[in-house]
Amino acid sequence: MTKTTLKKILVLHTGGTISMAEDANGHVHPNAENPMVSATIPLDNIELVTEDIFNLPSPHITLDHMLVLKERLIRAFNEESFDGAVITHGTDTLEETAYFLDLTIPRGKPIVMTGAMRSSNELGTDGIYNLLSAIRVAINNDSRNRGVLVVLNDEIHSARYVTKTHTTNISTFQTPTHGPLGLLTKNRIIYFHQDTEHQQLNVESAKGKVPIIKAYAGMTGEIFDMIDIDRLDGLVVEALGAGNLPPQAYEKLKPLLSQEIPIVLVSRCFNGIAEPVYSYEGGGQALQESGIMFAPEVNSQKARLKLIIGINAGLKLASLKSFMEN
Ligand SMILES: NC(=O)C[C@H](N)C(=O)O
Repeated sequence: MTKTTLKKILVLHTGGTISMAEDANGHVHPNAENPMVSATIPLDNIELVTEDIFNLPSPHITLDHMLVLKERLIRAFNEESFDGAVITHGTDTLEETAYFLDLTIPRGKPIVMTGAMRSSNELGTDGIYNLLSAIRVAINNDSRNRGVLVVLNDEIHSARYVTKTHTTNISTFQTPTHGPLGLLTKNRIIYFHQDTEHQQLNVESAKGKVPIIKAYAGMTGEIFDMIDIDRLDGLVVEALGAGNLPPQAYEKLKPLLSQEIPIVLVSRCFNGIAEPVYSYEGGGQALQESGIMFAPEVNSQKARLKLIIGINAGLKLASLKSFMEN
């Protein structure tokens, strides 16, 4: 008979729809008592330690909350011998917290994030099922060294690529271009892909003014004139296609580049990888040659977090560029 060892898992509740309930008017809001705390999890050989670290809708989550989560997880693994951690979180900004933790905590023990699209007392609520799935993934030995994982609706996604794609559907979390890392079946956890390693930086702060600006047809770039360059720490531009800008918008970025403000480019396309392809005016080749950094496989909200982490780690332009481009 094989002996199964007891796994000690830390469950951190942060709020979101998974912790909310619907009232008689159909309005969904947070509760004083988090219904997930009393949820029955039908799994053997686990010791669950549950903490209500926050009780916030995820649009209220800031980078300071992410830093608190990071510190709590590092302590849990280094000093309290936890074998893994599960975080419940609102879905609106779940991908950002997941990526922040992925970039700041060294890989090793599983960290799994989950949430719900239907609150705790709604018909067809997905909260407890997703929590159970996340715990199953966290206790699975194959989940080690994969970075932060996002588990909802029987799918396992990597923090770097996953994104919320639908306002209400329970299959909202998708990984464009690559597809999920793995799946949960009734009895198994199956991984199909291995996410590639990337550099982690254990920052103590996450400060900085880094807006995101989206490109569009006919963009003249006047928006860049409205930015107070002296207060700006960096900029993320959601460019067109493979990574191109209308010529007038590109012109307006030149003064920022000459002041050594880091500018990071991502594509506004849902699928694919941003790279310098075109040599016409405003094309990706010219943008890269002028010093704009390409963040090839992340969306703008994740590129922004990565840039803030790089800046707070004290990276100067050349090392910031290699951090952002890998
Ligand atoms: N499904 C959800 O959790 C959405 C909610 N607005 C939140 O992110 O807190």
